[in-house]
Amino acid sequence: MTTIRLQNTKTRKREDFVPIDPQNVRMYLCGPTVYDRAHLGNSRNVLLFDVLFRLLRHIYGADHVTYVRNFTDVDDKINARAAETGRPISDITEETVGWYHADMDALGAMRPTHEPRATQYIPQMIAMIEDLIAKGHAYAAEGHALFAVDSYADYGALSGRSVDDMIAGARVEVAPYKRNPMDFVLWKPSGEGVPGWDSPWGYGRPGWHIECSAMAHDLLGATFDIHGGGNDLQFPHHENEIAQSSCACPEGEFARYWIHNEMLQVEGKKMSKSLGNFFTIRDLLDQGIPGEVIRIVMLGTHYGKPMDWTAAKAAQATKTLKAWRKLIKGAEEVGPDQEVVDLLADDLNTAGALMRLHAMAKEIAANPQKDCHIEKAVFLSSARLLGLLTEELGGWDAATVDLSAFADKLGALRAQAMETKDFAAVDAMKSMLLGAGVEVRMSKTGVELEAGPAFDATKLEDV
Ligand SMILES: Nc1ncnc2c1ncn2[C@@H]1O[C@H](COP(=O)(O)OP(=O)(O)OP(=O)(O)O)[C@@H](O)[C@H]1O
Ligand SMILES: [Zn+2]
Repeated sequence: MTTIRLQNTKTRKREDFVPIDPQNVRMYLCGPTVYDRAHLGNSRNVLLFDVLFRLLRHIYGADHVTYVRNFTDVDDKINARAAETGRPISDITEETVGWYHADMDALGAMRPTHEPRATQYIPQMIAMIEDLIAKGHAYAAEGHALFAVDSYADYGALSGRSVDDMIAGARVEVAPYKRNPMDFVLWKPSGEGVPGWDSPWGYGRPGWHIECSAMAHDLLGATFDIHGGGNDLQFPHHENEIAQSSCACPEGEFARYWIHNEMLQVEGKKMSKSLGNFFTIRDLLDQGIPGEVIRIVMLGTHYGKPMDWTAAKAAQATKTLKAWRKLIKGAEEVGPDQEVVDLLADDLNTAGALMRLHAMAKEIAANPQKDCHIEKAVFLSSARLLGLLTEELGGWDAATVDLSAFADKLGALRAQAMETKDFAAVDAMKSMLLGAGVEVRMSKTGVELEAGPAFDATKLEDV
């Protein structure tokens, strides 16, 4: 059996992955706060965990992996969006969950086993907070419940920082009801117009961190295998999750392996909603870029390295996938190439696995006279382990956009120009099409248009 090795943030070492229970490998990924469209950066760990999910299912069996990714549907950012727009909170969260599913489906990400919503786990959160208070790790003050950071000696171990360093680096909210400025909110009071639930500390709502601890505990138990998120969540979110869960369940270990992805950047800075330097997955899809192209670009850089999105990468990926899809016509799955499996098992080396796929494709293409039946089947199975060349993502290479109206129009303009000998309108339309990355072929028999690798539907002008 293949052994997976993972770079574990907790130990700062690359370790052999040994599941607690090979019959039920369990992992948790911090999901989105649902008030807006997901930006491209948000897809990075979704795609990484999707590949990990597929790899674990391949190694341990499809029914032996439990993957949980939550929706944070109670949060001050959601309340603010509702106040701005005058819309009910539930409309906003429902709509955003629908968008999220549509966008991640378009990238070929499998749905996790469970997608818990925070608002459905309020009783479990209240129970965990009560337990933390009973054990002396938390306290109630002025309608709040707070975690007492100095009650947990290992606080900061994940990021390897001292509490003093963390105070210096973080925007710690000083509040009169806190015993220590580092103490963080488990529960806070809700005023009018803000969602709330009755609790032993009054009418209120949970803090963000307790949500993940309560949902992970309920669905995965006191000890589970893998926990992930972006490295921007290491502190404070993951430190706080660890503190809460370890103190509430000292018999458990919470998560054994922690995986943190680096950021998708824009001009050297993290792409983020707060910085406003983002574009959404939907923006790219609406430009006519297929989800499969986005997926292969995102998997083209190891998750531990920062990366950029560029149009050149997308154009190259389009060419590659078109060629690969042609190559596998009629092929059926047999099982993946062991080298691809080994590369993915080596700390999810998706970039290396793609290189191997390129080499395999090259070899098949170099032997056009040979049938390559088995080679094609192995190639297809290997690509599918990365969620590529799947049926769900198929079909885009044939006709991403319907260019027939443009072809008809150009044909008509040309016929007219043949009579008038004025080709200005034909030239203008041709240069508009070329500018949008359309390949134009005009022959005696007609006009043929095809979206080229640099195709950009937004540059097409109406005719
Ligand atoms: N630029 C990015 N690259 C990779 N992952 C990211 C990026 N931005 C956010 N993430 C990850 O996406 C998930 C959801 O993050 P979140 O909703 O906080 O997005 P955000 O853009 O950082 O929002 P905000 O700026 O409002 O905090 C988290 O796992 C986070 O680590
Ligand atoms: Zn979380």
